[in-house]
Amino acid sequence: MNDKTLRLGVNVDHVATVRNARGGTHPDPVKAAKEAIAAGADGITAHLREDRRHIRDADIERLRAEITKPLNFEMAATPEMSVMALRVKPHAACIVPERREELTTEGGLDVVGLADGLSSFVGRLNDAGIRVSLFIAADPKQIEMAAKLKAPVIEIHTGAWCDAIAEGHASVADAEWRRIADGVRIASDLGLEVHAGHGLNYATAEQIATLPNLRELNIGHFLMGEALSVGLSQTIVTMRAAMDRGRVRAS
Ligand SMILES: CC(=O)[C@@H](O)[C@H](O)COP(=O)(O)O
Ligand SMILES: NCC(=O)COP(=O)(O)O
Repeated sequence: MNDKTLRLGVNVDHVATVRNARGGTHPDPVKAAKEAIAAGADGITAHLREDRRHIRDADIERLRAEITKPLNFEMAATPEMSVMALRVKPHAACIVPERREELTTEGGLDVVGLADGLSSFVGRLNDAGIRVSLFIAADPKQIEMAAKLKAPVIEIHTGAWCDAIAEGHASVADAEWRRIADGVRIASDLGLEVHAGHGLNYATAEQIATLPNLRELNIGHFLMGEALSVGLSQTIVTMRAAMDRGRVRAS
């Protein structure tokens, strides 16, 4: 891999959503993670929510023990999740905002407003050798604060852009796209490694892959939905091809 490589992180949360609908052990997010890796995923992402609506503690333990590619552990900035991260020691921890009543992660983490508490939180994870990422909006003030907090990585929340496209709001989508493109550039100039994710599909992944300073996309819900039609392996191969087309357009 060269330093311009765009990695694909596959989020397996919603395999666990289907499993939990009936209880039991099927389908298994760890099995899905292994299949995704065999098909070309560069890493696996899993979000242990406070309410354990999808991924559970045992899934994180098994992912850490059984997968052969880096685990990106998504977590809220709570004492409970800090203990879990420091015990399991994933390759990376992505700090995300969480509200129990939300359907999904609705916005970026307010690292400006939460800076005081986040400083020591990020420091403890950094000291443990875990690569910390902050899941934030593409807002210059948030990006600058992420750099001040000494997080080596940010992940830009792409949900508002993807929603605007899906809902046919072209002018909102254009404005969100410009915000993301500017945010990736600003963050990269500050020395941050830049990732992006939330709500991405084949078309939006291809477009965002044209931003040369992006290093990783984390994609879950769309992939698992597509997998119902064509299977997970084929879905990963098609997503990888979409990202590669974007990279070619960029060069
Ligand atoms: C933080 C994030 O973007 C992902 O974790 C994704 O949201 C999948 O989990 P949820 O759908 O539960 O938010
Ligand atoms: N951090 C974003 C992620 O892991 C996947 O989000 P989604 O594709 O499930 O919306």
